[in-house]
Amino acid sequence: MPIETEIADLHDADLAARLQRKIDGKTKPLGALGRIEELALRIGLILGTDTPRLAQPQLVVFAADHGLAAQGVSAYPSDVTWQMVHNFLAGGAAASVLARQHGLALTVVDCGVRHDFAPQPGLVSRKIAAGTADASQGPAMTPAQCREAVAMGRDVVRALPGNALLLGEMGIGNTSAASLLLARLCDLPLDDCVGAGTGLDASGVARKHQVLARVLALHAGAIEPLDALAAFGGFEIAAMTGAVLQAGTERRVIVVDGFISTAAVLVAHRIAPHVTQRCVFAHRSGEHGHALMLQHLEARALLDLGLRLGEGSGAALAWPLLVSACMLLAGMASFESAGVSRENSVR
Ligand SMILES: O=C(O)c1ccc[n+]([C@@H]2O[C@H](COP(=O)([O-])O)[C@@H](O)[C@H]2O)c1
Ligand SMILES: Cc1cc2nc[nH]c2cc1C
Repeated sequence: MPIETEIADLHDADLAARLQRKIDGKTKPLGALGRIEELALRIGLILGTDTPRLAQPQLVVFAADHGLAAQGVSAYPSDVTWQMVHNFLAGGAAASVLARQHGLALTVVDCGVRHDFAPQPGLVSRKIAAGTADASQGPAMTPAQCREAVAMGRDVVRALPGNALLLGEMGIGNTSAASLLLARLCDLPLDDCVGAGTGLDASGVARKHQVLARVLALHAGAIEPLDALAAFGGFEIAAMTGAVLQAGTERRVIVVDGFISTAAVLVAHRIAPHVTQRCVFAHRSGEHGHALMLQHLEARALLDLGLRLGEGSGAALAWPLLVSACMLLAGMASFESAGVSRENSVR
C-alpha cells in the first residue's frame, strides 16, 4: 500500500447528534461528566456507532536504536533499549505492569534494535537495520528504509485484532529525533523543542541542543514529512507513523502516548490530516516541547501527570477512562427510563 494515504473526514452530523442526544439524556446535569462526555462522543464517532464497544485493545511498543545516540544526546547508553525489550517481555517494565492491570495485549516490535533477540512470545521481529545511522553525519535512514519502516508499521497493525491501538515506544536517543521532527515540521525554534529526555542536566541539554542544531542545519533540505523522517529517524517513529495511518484507515481508536508517539502522529497528520480525528491524546508529557506539539495538532491531552517515560505507559494509564466513557454511555439510565425529573418547573 502506498504511504500517500487518504483518510476520510469522520464528520457525521447525524451520528454526532444522536450521540450527543444520548449523552445529554443520561441522568446527570447537562455536561456534568465533562471531558468524559467528549471522549464518549469521540469514540462513538471513530467506531461509527452510538453503542461503541472497545474490543481487544493492543498496546504495541515499537523499539529501535538511534545512531545519533553516539553524540551523547541521552542520559543513558543505547544498551538500555535492548535491555528494556527483555524487561517488557519478562513482565517487569511499567508498560508490562499496566498492560496486565488493564487487560491490554502487549506486543513489542523490534524495528531496529542493535541486538539479536531469540524468538519469543510477544516479540515481533521486523528489524529494518541494527539501529539508524548517525543523523549528525548523514540521513538516519535511506528513503527506502524509511518507506519500509512505515509499511512495516502498517503490516503490524493489520495483523492485530481489536478496535483500539495504544502506541508505545522504546529507543535511547528518540527524544532527539522527535525534537528535530517538531522543529522542522512545525517550523519552530529548536529552543522550544529540546528537553531533558531521560534526564539530562542543564549542561547535558545545552550539549544536546548544540548537536541537534548541527543536525537540523545538515538536513536543511529535508522539509517534506517523509524526508524529515528519513533524515532524523528513527525506525520506531517511522513504524509508528505507519501504524497510525493503518489504524486510522481501519477506524481503530488510537491512544497516543507521549512526546515520541505524538511526533509519529505529527508525521502521519501531514500525510493524512484527518487521522487525528481517530486519536485520543492520553497525556501531556513532562518532556519540554510536548505541549507545543499537542497545540500544533489542536489536541488536548486527557491527563497531565508529569510522566516522561514513554513505553505507552501514559496511554495505558488513560485507558480506563476510555472504558468508562463507553460503559457510561451504555449503562447509565436516561431521565425517561429512570423516572428522574429533567426540568425545574419552579424556576
Ligand atoms: O514519552 C515521552 O514523553 C518520553 C519523554 C522522555 C523520554 N522518553 C523515553 O526515554 C527514551 C528517550 O529518551 P532519550 O533521552 O534517550 O532521548 C525513550 O525510550 C522514550 O521512551 C519518553
Ligand atoms: C530505564 C529506562 C526505561 C525506559 N522506558 C522507556 N524509556 C526508557 C529509558 C530508560 C533509561
